[in-house]
Amino acid sequence: MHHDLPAAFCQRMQALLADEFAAFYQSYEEPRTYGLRVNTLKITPAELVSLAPFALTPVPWATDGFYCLEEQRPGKHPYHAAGLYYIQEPSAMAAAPLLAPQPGEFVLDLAAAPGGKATHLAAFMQGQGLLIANEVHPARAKILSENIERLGVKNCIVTNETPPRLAERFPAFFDRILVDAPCSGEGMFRKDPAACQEWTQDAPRQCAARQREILADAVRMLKSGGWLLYSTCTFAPEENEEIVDWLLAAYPDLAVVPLPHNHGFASAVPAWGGGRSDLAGAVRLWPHKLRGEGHFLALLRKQGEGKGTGIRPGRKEGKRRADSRLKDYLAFCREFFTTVPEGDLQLFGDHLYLLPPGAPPLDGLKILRPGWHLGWLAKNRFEPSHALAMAITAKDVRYTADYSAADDAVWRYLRGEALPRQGEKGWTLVTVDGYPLGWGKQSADSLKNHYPKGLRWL
Ligand SMILES: C[S@@+](CC[C@H](N)C(=O)[O-])C[C@H]1O[C@@H](n2cnc3c(N)ncnc32)[C@H](O)[C@@H]1O
Repeated sequence: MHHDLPAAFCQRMQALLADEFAAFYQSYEEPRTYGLRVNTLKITPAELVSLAPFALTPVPWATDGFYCLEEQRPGKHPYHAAGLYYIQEPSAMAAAPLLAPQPGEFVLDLAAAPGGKATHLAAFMQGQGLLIANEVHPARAKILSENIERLGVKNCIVTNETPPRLAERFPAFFDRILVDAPCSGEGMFRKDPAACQEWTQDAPRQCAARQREILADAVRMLKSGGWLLYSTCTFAPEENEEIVDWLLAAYPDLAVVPLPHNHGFASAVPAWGGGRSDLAGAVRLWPHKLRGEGHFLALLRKQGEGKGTGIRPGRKEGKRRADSRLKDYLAFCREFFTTVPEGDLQLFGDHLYLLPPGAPPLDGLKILRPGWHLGWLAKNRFEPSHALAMAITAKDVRYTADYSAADDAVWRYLRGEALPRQGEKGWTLVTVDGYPLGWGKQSADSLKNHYPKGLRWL
């Protein structure tokens, strides 16, 4: 047996895969696959390919996905700080295109941290509609929120809640829900040796129990006519075919939507989940059949004519009261913006947000961001947030300081240094090859650094 893989895992996979096991096992001798996904909210794939100094090869199942070389360190490049792409395992890039959320819809990612798939869903939504990205673990929710911010997602509410508490608040509310479930992570063994060590023979059964609980809440939140995508990065049938079999038995109004078998996607195996033939509509991405670490994906649809019984859009009073406090923000816009962000402004304490249209009342829920964070009202002035810089373009502001990625000034900016520079006084958008990195504030002969302290490169 391969020296790193758990023996019980190999025995089970051998029993399941029979003749195919040798190829599966051999795949563990290969290096892991590594990829980045272009953030189409900011740049097109073609533009990134011509701009970035990385070797990029297309991922067949994601028009915005590319294989790249870890040693070229794309995660340590200023374009990463600019949110032009997200480092993502290639098979994980299959999820969002299969759920395919549309601009204007209400979409939930129930287990969203660190945000690879949520930011991909956001790209499909093109800034229109409502995305709720939820993560139950507080520290992971914070990372999720930072990634939502870096990628310039404006129409996303980031919550830190348990699925039951969300289900209570949002019955039959969402058009599409992604449940990228916590799983035994067998598809992570090549990527992350720790996943190998943490695995136990009981993990799949324990994970399956939790997956059923999470899915029960997800189904409650799905509109009739809505779509639910269930995914894992593990191979255990208990967490894959058996879960779908359980879903179909527990919720007769759910049906499998067959997924296409192109790009080397294999059919799920009905015999591994009780035998019903519609399980074959789910797909398995195997590391020995395509270039990816492995995934299971099942798309389900709730029958019905697509009418939500959910909470109607709209929220409580509060905007009018806030209006008189907005004068400093409006003055900031007049002075520094050419295009003023449009939408529903709302103050939470001193912090100003632009809420996604149709955003529901959120009182009582743990919220990391209720929408697009524009900034905060200090005494007699408005301070723009990093999230504001990350979701606008250079054209939207009067003053920009642009540097090329090769210029040392970019790296000094990202380390938090002030840059010697002359220009119009005030808030200045620092850009790398035209793409926003954050704020600076111009004084007589220097650009003061407003790159967030927590993000600075040490
Ligand atoms: C596979 S990861 C999600 C990865 C994410 N979708 C992405 O693409 O970046 C599963 C997440 O579920 C969270 N989780 C753990 N237990 C949970 C529970 N009971 N309910 C909801 N989420 C849970 C984990 O903290 C983890 O962040």
